[in-house]
Amino acid sequence: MSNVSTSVRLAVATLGTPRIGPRRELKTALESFWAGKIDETALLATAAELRAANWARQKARGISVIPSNDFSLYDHVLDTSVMVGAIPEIYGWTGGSVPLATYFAMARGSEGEGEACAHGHVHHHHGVSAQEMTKWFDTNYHYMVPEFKKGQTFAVSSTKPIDEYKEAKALGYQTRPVLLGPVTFLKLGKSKDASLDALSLLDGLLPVYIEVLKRLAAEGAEWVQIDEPCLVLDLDDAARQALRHTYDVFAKAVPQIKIMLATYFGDLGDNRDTAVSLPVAGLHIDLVRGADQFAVVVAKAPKNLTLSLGVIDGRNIWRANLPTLLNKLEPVVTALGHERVQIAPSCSMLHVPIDLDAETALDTDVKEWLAFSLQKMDELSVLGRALAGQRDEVADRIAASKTAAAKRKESSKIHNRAVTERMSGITDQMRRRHSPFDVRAGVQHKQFGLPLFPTTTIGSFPQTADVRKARAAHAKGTLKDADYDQFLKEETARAVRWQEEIGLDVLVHGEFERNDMVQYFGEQLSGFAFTKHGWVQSYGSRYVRPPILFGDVSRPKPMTVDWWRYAQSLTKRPMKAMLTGPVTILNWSFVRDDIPRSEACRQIALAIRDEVVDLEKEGARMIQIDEAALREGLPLRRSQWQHYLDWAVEGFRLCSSGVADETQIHTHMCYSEFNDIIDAIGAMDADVISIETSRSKMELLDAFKTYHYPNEIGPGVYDIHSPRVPEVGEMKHLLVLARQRLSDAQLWINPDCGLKTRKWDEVRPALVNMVAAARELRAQA
Ligand SMILES: Nc1nc2c(c(=O)[nH]1)N[C@@H](CNc1ccc(C(=O)N[C@@H](CCC(=O)N[C@@H](CCC(=O)N[C@@H](CCC(=O)O)C(=O)O)C(=O)O)C(=O)O)cc1)CN2
Ligand code: MET
Ligand SMILES: [Zn+2]
Repeated sequence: MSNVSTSVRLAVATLGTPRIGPRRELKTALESFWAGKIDETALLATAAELRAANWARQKARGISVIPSNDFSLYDHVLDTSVMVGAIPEIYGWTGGSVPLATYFAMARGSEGEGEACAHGHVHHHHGVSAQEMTKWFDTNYHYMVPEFKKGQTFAVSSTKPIDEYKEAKALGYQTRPVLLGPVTFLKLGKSKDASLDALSLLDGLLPVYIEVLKRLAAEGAEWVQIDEPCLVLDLDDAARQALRHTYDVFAKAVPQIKIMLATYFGDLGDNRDTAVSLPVAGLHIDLVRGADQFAVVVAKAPKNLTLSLGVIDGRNIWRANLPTLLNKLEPVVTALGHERVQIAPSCSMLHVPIDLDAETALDTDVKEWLAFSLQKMDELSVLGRALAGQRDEVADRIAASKTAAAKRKESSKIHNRAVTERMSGITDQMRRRHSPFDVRAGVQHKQFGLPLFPTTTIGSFPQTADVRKARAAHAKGTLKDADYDQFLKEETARAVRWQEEIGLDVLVHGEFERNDMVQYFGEQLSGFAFTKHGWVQSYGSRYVRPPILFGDVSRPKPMTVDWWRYAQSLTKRPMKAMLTGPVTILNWSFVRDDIPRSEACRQIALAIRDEVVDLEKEGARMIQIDEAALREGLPLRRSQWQHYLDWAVEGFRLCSSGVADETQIHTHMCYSEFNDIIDAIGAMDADVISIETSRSKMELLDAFKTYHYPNEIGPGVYDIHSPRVPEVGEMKHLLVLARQRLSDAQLWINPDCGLKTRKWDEVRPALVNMVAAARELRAQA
């Protein structure tokens, strides 16, 4: 074999890379642009530099199939809406190429100006609101939801895919442009008109794609990657028919383009026969989440279909075990032939941090077990070379990978006897509050003496530039512990005083000491590692550094008790303690792949339970345990829901049931569509749940009404994602809608979510108005 090694090549692809830049250059440029500090030319120049650097890094690391159009200034779904001209009228676009101002108005809304009226309420001339945002499949990435209307027409309105293809070509790269597939695009969209079936728009949309594909071909593109991740979802026949129709049409209209149809985030399952029979040149399958489909897809694939094998995990940060992969891949590559195989990550690497080498403070053992996007490119390239007959030349890399896997398996850093013992000592009683809700509610109401419609907030107040600067200085060592502590205390005290002044009933401390609701806990729990530069895009210019869960979890000492005690000492009103729940910590971290998620969740639940019990001991009578990601972590396939919900609800109950009836447990969830999981929400048995409902005009409460949900609820009365300040009347109107669905005794009044991403100038008038709305409502009740 060794003498053929120079002639045989195996294609190695990335499917997509992180856009944000190794030092968050894109965030800096975007936020400077929005603040008016740099102009459009400077923003676009930074974007072009980031793309060029991305292409260069891939080439240098041996990637042969390099994507273009995987970059986005904000979001690739928004880019697609703009490409096809699906731009709602409110954005004032009248055709032609879409200006950047319109693009960002769709992404972020455009602000109106506020003024106070005679009653002290703040009124705003309405700007336009942003498009709705929701999570991308089961990731922590969020996209702008396309909006369609009846009679929606489409036209090529942006040449971004063509421009970026040409840009790469000018730099010497023959790229494979990436497009979001038309069927997935339509399925992700929504319409105000509930009777509109998005797929009915397909025939109007396909000509736009055909034009883009033709222009790409004219510029010299040979392959185009079209992403149809909807192929891993539960699809009906109409959707499968739409896929067949789409790719039949493309095959006829642009036979000169080879399409690599990319599926990811799971197994094709019952869509497999559809997928393998589409008239495309290549099919990409996820062999991490859908490892079991390997043999059957290979067996079913027609002879002329190129298979892109997604074997390197694009969603997690573990280093691959290369010899194991090679043993699995070699016979298949031999059987199919080298020309018919490409090696790739399971999905775009958008979901992992960029460069492990930038992490100089990581535990060296743990670091050896990890691979970020650049290290994954190295792995892909080693696999490609080994499979092309050059195994000898990469023997040392393969051996190192095997050694790292073996060391990780045996490491004493992963296993903790005490945790194993506690896990086996969990009893049913530990997952149940002492008394049923009505008994608890009676005790709690007597104790708190709150008015009807109590007002509160979700936890965080603005993370201002000052707060982040102080934290950065503290991390650098230029701000001493005591000074940082003093600074945070002042911020907290000011927030508490202000909440009292404007008349909120239940206060929060503001979460100023936290960098992020998940990372903050990850940093304090054993079993987690955390990064300095491991940023991953969550939406637009907002990024997260997911903690890395590598070992058994325990809580060395209380995490939030000091802050709660301090905040409560400043006021006589109830101060909610604020924690992040086990399911959310799990879903927003990079998690171990050596134990089931359910087990990791239980470990975290025990650690949070300890914190809850400590807070109660200290005197906290209201404890909020956020489970923002519980609904979001729902598996993509309905058949897997119940199993997930069982352990997720168990995790919540386990962490929240160690307290007396007097202690009121709150929880919070955002972006939550509850109809399908209302039983699980009920089973969590939180005394109070706050949810995001403002944009749905309280329709999300229908589920609670139908279910006769007995516990208390704070439906969000204003959208915190927008800078717009809601008026008293708007919130009162939403509350009228809420009262049609819930009893007055159940209702709390709060915003949709935490206020950390807002400015104080937006938060102050909004909460003043919210309290006014509550008072007016009480006067009428
Ligand atoms: N993990 C997670 N997932 C979530 C959410 C969430 O809150 N957390 N919310 C939902 C929406 N997603 C969101 C994701 C991120 C942010 C967010 O605000 N991110 C911040 C970063 C938060 C953070 O980690 N901040 C750090 C680091 C701040 C920083 O950039 N510091 C500068 C220096 C600061 C300065 O000098 O100005 C630096 O390190 O260079 C801190 O406060 O300590 C951002 O991108 O701006 C908001 C919502 C869904 N998923
Ligand atoms: C994404 S949910 C956020 C909950 C958290 N307590 C906050 O107020 O920020
Ligand atoms: Zn929230």
